[in-house]
Amino acid sequence: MLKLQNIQKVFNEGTPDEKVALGNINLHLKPGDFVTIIGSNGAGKSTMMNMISGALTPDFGNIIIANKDVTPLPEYKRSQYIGRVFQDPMAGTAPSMTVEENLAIAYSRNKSRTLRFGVTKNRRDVFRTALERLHLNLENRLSAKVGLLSGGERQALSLLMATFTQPSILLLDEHTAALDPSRAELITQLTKELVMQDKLTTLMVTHNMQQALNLGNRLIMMDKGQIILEVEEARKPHLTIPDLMTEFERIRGEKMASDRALLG
Ligand SMILES: Nc1ncnc2c1ncn2[C@@H]1O[C@H](COP(=O)(O)OP(=O)(O)OP(=O)(O)O)[C@@H](O)[C@H]1O
Repeated sequence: MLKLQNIQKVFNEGTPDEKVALGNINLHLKPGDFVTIIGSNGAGKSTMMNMISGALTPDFGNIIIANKDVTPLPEYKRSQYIGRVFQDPMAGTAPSMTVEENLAIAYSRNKSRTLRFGVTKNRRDVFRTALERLHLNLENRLSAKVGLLSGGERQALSLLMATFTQPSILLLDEHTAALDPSRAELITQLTKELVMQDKLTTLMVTHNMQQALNLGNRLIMMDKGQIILEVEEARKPHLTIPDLMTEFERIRGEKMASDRALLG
């Protein structure tokens, strides 16, 4: 479903500020894979997500989504294949618009490919049914302005909007990091439910190692622009945080330095 082939990205090449953000990244996600990504600060996680979404172009390499080479496609053209939720609950929704209007935008992004409103079910019914999946009673608040929702409600709506049209790839970019622990837990649970029920192929960046272990069927660890560890489906359920620390030390020959990763 997603193939990253020899992806490289260097910022400020040929200057004293030159930075190899992604070395030579290769990654293959099968349909329905849910891969969690951990890594130290500056490891290249956001650069990789931006490369997949089309916000950044690789210097070298190819990005294949659903058997289509999307490397030359700009971000707006790739959005039909991709749903994305950012860390900031404000980023995924339009605050001055209502819940219904926001969902209509999400719907129109991809109407050619998936959802079609049947003759018997009107658009509002479809939105209500979708919102019921969040268990937040938003189905009865279709006319509420999104700016008035709590951070957790907004992030839940962002998640629903990103998954509404069954994207080929779902990108979750530390999407629970800005929430308090109870709301983060709510969004984590919703993520699990929506991804599993819809069998979405998903990549999730998190600084929270426990969350990376709890969610998904595969895990990758990045450091200094490289994928340094890939944990496959059979091994992941047995892995612990100390295992991850030991693996990092074994591969890199030094202790992992990210306190955020440990404390998350
Ligand atoms: N636009 C840019 N210009 C120059 N350097 C950049 C740019 N974007 C990222 N970098 C550098 O590339 C490297 C990878 O950054 P990236 O943001 O992908 O890391 P990350 O793993 O997401 O880190 P964090 O967990 O701290 O968000 C870092 O050294 C960063 O400073």
